[in-house]
Amino acid sequence: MDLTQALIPAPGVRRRLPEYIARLRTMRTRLPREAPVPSAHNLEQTQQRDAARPEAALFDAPAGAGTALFSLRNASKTFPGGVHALHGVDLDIYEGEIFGIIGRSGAGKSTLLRLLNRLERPSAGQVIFDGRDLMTLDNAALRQMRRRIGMIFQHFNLLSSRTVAGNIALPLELAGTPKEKIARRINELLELVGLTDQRDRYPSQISGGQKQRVGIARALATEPRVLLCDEATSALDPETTQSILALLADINTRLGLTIVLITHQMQVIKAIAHRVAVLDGGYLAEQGTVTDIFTVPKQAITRTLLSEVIGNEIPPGVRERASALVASGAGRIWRLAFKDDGFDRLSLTEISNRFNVEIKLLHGYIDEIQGVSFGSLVAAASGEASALEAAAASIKAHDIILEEVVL
Ligand SMILES: Nc1ncnc2c1ncn2[C@@H]1O[C@H](COP(=O)(O)OP(=O)(O)OP(=O)(O)O)[C@@H](O)[C@H]1O
Repeated sequence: MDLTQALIPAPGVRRRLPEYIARLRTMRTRLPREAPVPSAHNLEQTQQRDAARPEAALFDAPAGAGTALFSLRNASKTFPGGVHALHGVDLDIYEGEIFGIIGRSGAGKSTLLRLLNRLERPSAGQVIFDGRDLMTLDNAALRQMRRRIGMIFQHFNLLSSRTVAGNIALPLELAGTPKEKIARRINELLELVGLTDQRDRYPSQISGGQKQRVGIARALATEPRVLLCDEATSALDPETTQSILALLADINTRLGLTIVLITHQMQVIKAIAHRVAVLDGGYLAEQGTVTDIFTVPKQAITRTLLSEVIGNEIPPGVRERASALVASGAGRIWRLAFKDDGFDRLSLTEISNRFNVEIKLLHGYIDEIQGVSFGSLVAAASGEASALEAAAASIKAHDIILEEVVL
């Protein structure tokens, strides 16, 4: 693998690399440094201001914002003994999307997932599935509802005494499905998950990845409307993780199946989720489309989780240089966040020349999620205060989020 491939794995970004490099080379422009010290306003103020201006909203509405399959309304869970696992969570999961729930250990992910299939009851608030409050269902309705919700687990939970085909057959047998239909369905499912040649093996005779494929086939046997994935790839090596995620993405596309996955790995979210909710200490820290959350994370917990997959944090050395620059009165520090072709349409050289400001790049990354480019650049900008304001406004007009960074 060459260095470019190692550093910039996304093919779309690699393709456009020469163009980006040419662009970066032309960004540094030299102009007089007579800028007065700017009044730094912090990130929160910027966010509040942008939130108050709907025209500033850069990114898309939730994918598939149509029918909500699940809705949590002010849902809380307190366990006996007083552990508050979830606090007033509000979220909607739409039909046909892959919805990720991420958080550190103890954040409340499993509890939230268990509320969705009513393995746990909320202490307060509502959990609504397909328009019905789960707390109002009697046992028969609950059984029927659970048949429409498939689930896969970190440790697969297969029956060791049954073959691959026998494990897949189990939910169908429990549902009283006729034998011929079970046989037909097993064949379809084995083909779907790529295990046709493993049908008579026992769980002890197959790999972890193959076990999870059996788990997926079993979960899909009763043709559910949604698949809940409980840390489904956490016990797998990176390569097998990729193949299971690819299978889940394929199932989502081909069958239109809604998928809800909980994970502590941002790579999993990056690989397949359309939208994501970030949990922190039982609170919903933030939620949004994956590209929005990756491009403009609003909460510290999200930035920490993201640092696992992208160089979002400004390195200490860069931070020091930027602080010195601001302290000397030489400029402001901007973070430019963009997605799609937002950056392609911007020429910082042109902005620098037009407004008589100097813009120096300090730090940044450009990456790609599911075919959508996104990135963030930190730059030092200097010039007259009014010129900087005008330059910032012009950059924002290119569908780029510009925030002043307070160091
Ligand atoms: N049955 C229970 N009784 C009491 N406390 C519980 C119970 N289940 C979970 N908790 C507590 O609720 C909080 C959230 O737990 P939960 O398992 O939902 O977190 P999580 O984000 O899934 O963590 P992990 O990634 O480690 O599985 C934790 O403090 C946990 O100890």
